[in-house]
Amino acid sequence: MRKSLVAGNWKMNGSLETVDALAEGIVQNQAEIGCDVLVCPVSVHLDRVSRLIDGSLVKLGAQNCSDKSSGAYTGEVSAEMLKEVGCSFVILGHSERRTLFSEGDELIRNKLLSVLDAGLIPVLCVGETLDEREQGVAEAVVKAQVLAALKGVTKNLESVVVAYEPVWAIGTGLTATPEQAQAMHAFIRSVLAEISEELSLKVRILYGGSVKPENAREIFGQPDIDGGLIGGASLKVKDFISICQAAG
Ligand SMILES: O=C[C@H](O)COP(=O)(O)O
Repeated sequence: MRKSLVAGNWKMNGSLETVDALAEGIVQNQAEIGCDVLVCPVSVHLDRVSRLIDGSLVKLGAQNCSDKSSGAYTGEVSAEMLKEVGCSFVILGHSERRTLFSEGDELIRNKLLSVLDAGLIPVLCVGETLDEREQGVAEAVVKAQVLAALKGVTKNLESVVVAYEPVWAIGTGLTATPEQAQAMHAFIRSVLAEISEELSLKVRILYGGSVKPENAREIFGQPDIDGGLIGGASLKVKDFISICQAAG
């Protein structure tokens, strides 16, 4: 049985003041959350949020990490460093990293290996653009992204979380219908089954893209959707808690 997970990707938002209020608000309402919950602030806020959520049920994740372990890599942060400040998850391959920062499949795979080596859990983001969906190649694109990242990976593979985020639904207000999302999630599970049947049953697959309190319950009600990766709506305590309740 897979336990639902709701992850808040705070992206490059917030100040020390608003991040404190957000973290404290989520912790104060944790009794109402019936699923695993994760918050992912910017790296400069990680240590602070780690202290604020210490002792609570809320887990900490980073939005990115280096594929390198240490050395002359100005501006980079390693998986071990993230672990040291309390992270247990790392988002990898988000479409904003793929498109705005030119991250390709090979780099994402190397990052994934570093994250797994450090004993952290990668949240591997995959998803097609609107153009790719309209051309009928959405499944092929998503399959290639999943297999490129997981190819040859054996260590801690079952801990990996996959987040399906159709690029056209991110921050746009457009959401995949529950049926569209379910179909892609079932497809991703079939791709995982090509690696191992057992793996496909264990891996949690989250949906991301304009999830809100109003649509969360129907999306999370689909059999292959194990929770969500939430952007905009994770920045408001009330909305985020309500989305977590929908998953629990
Ligand atoms: O990582 C989160 C996703 O990009 C979804 O963002 P959104 O909920 O603002 O559409």
